[in-house]
Amino acid sequence: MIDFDNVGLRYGMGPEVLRDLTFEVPRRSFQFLTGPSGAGKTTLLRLMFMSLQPTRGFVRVFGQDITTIPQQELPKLRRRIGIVFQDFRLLDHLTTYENVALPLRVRGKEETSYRTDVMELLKWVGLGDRMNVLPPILSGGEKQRAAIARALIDQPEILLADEPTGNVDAPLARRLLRLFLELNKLGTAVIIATHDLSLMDQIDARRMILSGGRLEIYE
Ligand SMILES: Nc1ncnc2c1ncn2[C@@H]1O[C@H](COP(=O)(O)OP(=O)(O)OP(=O)(O)O)[C@@H](O)[C@H]1O
Repeated sequence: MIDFDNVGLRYGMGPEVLRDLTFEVPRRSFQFLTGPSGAGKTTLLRLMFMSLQPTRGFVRVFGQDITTIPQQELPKLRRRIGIVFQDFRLLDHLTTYENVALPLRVRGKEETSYRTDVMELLKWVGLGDRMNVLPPILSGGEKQRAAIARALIDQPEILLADEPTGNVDAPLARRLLRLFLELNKLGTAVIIATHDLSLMDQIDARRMILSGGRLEIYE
């Protein structure tokens, strides 16, 4: 699903942030990506989302070398990936409901076919009474949950989530973890970048640990 082959990444003339990364994210797998602040977790997710190119080595997503994918084909491939950014990236002029429904609208689906699903997912993440407000008046934790709902609503083949429980309390974090596990059961490969040890300790999942630019994987 995602393959890294001897990948190195540096920003500009800076030092190598990622070094000699060789690993695979198997189809339908579930893994945590962790490591100290500044270790390169966000950088690694950006490579997987094809918004950064490796400085050396090969990254293949859906079997395609990302350096050779024509620019105009990227949006179509990215639509197969759900992503939760650390800064959420909600559209401020759309309501919470409209933000979450956006991936379905972009796909050309009729609102009648998804309205109930969007509302149910919003209720599940505790935003049932925030559906019709604009993101600027949501709290950090509410924005985060809206961003998660948007990433999940279309059942992507891959979910990339950058600190998805960073702004919520422990019970809500557990609830969100359950949602990621449900999505994984439906067939999505899930990669969650997190510092949260108590979150990781709740399930026996693969751990990818970045440190000093290198990656170790514990199955
Ligand atoms: N656009 C950029 N230009 C230059 N350096 C960058 C850029 N983005 C990240 N870096 C550097 O790359 C390194 C890895 O950053 P990254 O954000 O990937 O780490 P992280 O593990 O996600 O950190 P955190 O846990 O704090 O979010 C850091 O040293 C950071 O300063």
